[in-house]
Amino acid sequence: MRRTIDWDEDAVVIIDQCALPGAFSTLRLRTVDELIDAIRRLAVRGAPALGAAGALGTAMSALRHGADHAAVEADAKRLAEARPTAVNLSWGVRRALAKLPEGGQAVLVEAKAVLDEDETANRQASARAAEAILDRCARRPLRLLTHCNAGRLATVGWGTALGVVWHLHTAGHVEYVFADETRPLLQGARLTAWELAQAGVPYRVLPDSAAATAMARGLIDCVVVGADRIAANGDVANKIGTYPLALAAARHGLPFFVVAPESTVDRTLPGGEHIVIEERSAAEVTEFGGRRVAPDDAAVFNPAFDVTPADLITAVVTDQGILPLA
Ligand SMILES: CSC[C@H]1O[C@H](OP(=O)(O)O)[C@H](O)[C@@H]1O
Repeated sequence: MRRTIDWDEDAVVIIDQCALPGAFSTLRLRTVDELIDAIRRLAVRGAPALGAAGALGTAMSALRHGADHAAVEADAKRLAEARPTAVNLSWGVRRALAKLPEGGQAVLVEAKAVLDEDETANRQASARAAEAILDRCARRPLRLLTHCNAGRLATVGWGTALGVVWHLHTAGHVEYVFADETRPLLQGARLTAWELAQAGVPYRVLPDSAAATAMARGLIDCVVVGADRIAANGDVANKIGTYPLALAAARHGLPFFVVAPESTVDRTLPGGEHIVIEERSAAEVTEFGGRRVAPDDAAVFNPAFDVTPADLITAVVTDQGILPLA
């Protein structure tokens, strides 16, 4: 299966996630500016995929600028700052940049290693989480709810929360997946639904605001989501709407699992209150399908992520293990 993001000759090649689900197409990005634009438009998105983008973009700059390390470092800074919340982006940049003294090819080799490691880490994390969910939930088959897109499209390959679904579905343990549409950019309706359909997993798309009612009606056994930055105490930044899901899951006594590669854990931050939350444009809220749906002068609150406190999370599962929560 094609990687979500990869290196080809002299360019970064991505699946164009803005075109899905209507069209499956790729974009060939030859400059750091083109890559930063694709990151900001969410043509490439998802914490692990952004880690790969940061590493590959740094390699692209190092190969172009050679001994002009100041130019490479300037590009690396712009890449790391393209989106602030997912720690993986700056992590990928730093990891590739560390090889700059050894030359551009060494930077590229390190960036490619980031890609190779990501799918392995996601398979390990999601397999561990699938076992933990089977241990925690007695009902078979399982009825899962997820938010946003934490599938292969959010990673180099396989996925995190949807990686759990692939493991459980293959073993015959999935009755269906409820996929939050995930306003305002609809990663759930557009991308998670597309991945589930491709995999032949029974699913239903729902408005984010219907998730608590699905739980109240006894339609859900477990919530499983991805993450963009995990603080040292287990607080988790993830797509806006995750925190209310955790509140509803707690109210209904449902397990709430977070799955991520270790590269998403940021131990420099003691708690979630220190995580920078990306604020995105008003147009994402006041427009829908290219049409205005709010008054011209409507003020908007559009944080792209929220923080779920560790005490609302059953387990944060990575490829390295299950994080001890506060
Ligand atoms: C497997 S990380 C996926 C994570 O990233 C998404 O954010 P965005 O679509 O803005 O890049 C969302 O928070 C997902 O849970």
